[in-house]
Amino acid sequence: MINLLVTGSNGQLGREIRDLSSEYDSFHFFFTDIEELDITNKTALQSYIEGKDIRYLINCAAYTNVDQAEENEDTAQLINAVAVKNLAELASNNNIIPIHISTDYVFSGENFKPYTETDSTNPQGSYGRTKLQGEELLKETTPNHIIIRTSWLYSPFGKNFLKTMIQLGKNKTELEVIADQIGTPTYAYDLAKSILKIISHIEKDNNFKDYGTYHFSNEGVCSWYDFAQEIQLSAGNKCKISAIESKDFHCLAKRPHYSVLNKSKIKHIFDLEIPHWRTSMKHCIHRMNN
Ligand SMILES: NC(=O)C1=CN([C@@H]2O[C@H](COP(=O)(O)OP(=O)(O)OC[C@H]3O[C@@H](n4cnc5c(N)ncnc54)[C@H](OP(=O)(O)O)[C@@H]3O)[C@@H](O)[C@H]2O)C=CC1
Ligand SMILES: Cc1cn([C@H]2C[C@H](O)[C@@H](COP(=O)(O)OP(=O)(O)O[C@H]3O[C@@H](C)C(=O)[C@@H](O)[C@H]3O)O2)c(=O)[nH]c1=O
Repeated sequence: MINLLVTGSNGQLGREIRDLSSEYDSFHFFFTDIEELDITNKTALQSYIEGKDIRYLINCAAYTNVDQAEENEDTAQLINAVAVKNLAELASNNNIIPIHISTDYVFSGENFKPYTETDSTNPQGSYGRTKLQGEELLKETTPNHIIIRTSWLYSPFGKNFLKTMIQLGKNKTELEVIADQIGTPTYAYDLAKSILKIISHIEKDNNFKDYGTYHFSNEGVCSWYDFAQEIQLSAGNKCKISAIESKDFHCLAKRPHYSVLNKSKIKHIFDLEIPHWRTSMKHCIHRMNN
């Protein structure tokens, strides 16, 4: 049996891993969220794992409110960076492989082609800055790690753009949505499946050496405006979507204009097949309706 600790498991990604866990007979999961295990508490982390022989730690815990992070950078930094250092030390001292999730918002958005793992980072806001610090602390603390940067995550759980759009679309006749931010939506279910496949791959390969940073999203490219339109269509809402520019939408945090991720590395190393974002979006809405 391989023991896995999942932190932040009441969030979008954690809930999807929970739902898939019964399909993995050889994995034993310890699902935790802040009430059971606060990742900012170093002592609690060490005592939680005592006697559990944890082999992998999937960190789904994060401070994910992008706008609020502008006003609460200290809290965002504590959860997205300082606590990641705690997890990295825990992993390093206990022979645990950490699988940590990061974001497309570590990039400036000035690229004109999909970002690779080696492209320079330059976050535009507090959330991206603290997530980048977390990546750096993990890298310098434990070499045997996997960092997966993903983008525009949604699921039937928690708070996300897809659920916001379905809700607003039911009650409004028109919505204005930004068309000059380009990226790729990621269905948390597809990411969760891939994470579990990556762990299975590492377990099978006695000589696994490909630790490091990877990019994952669904296939395809769109703007928030395109995504919103497809969501309304698939959800059967009649709401009209109008395209606006970022400068005309009031919010606290600056977001990248372009944050498409190049997924060649993760697909090649772990032999992953990734669905197109439209296919996955329909799967998610279907699940929500049933
Ligand atoms: N959401 C997105 O669009 C994207 C997310 N990501 C990254 O993917 C990962 C998963 O995101 P997602 O599932 O959306 O996140 P969510 O915000 O849905 O879930 C995060 C979970 O972590 C919990 N948490 C917060 N602080 C702590 C703590 N100190 N100790 C333990 N748990 C804590 C939260 O609890 P509570 O709700 O009580 O705060 C919540 O249950 C994160 O690393 C995120 O940065 C990357 C790209 C896009
Ligand atoms: C609700 C709404 C949002 N928008 C815009 C604002 C923003 O630029 C974009 C997305 O808004 P949201 O606030 O839902 O998403 P945001 O918080 O920017 O989502 C980000 O979350 C973090 C955690 C990540 O890591 C990123 O990958 C990304 O998914 O849509 C509109 O244009 N019209 C609207 O009615």
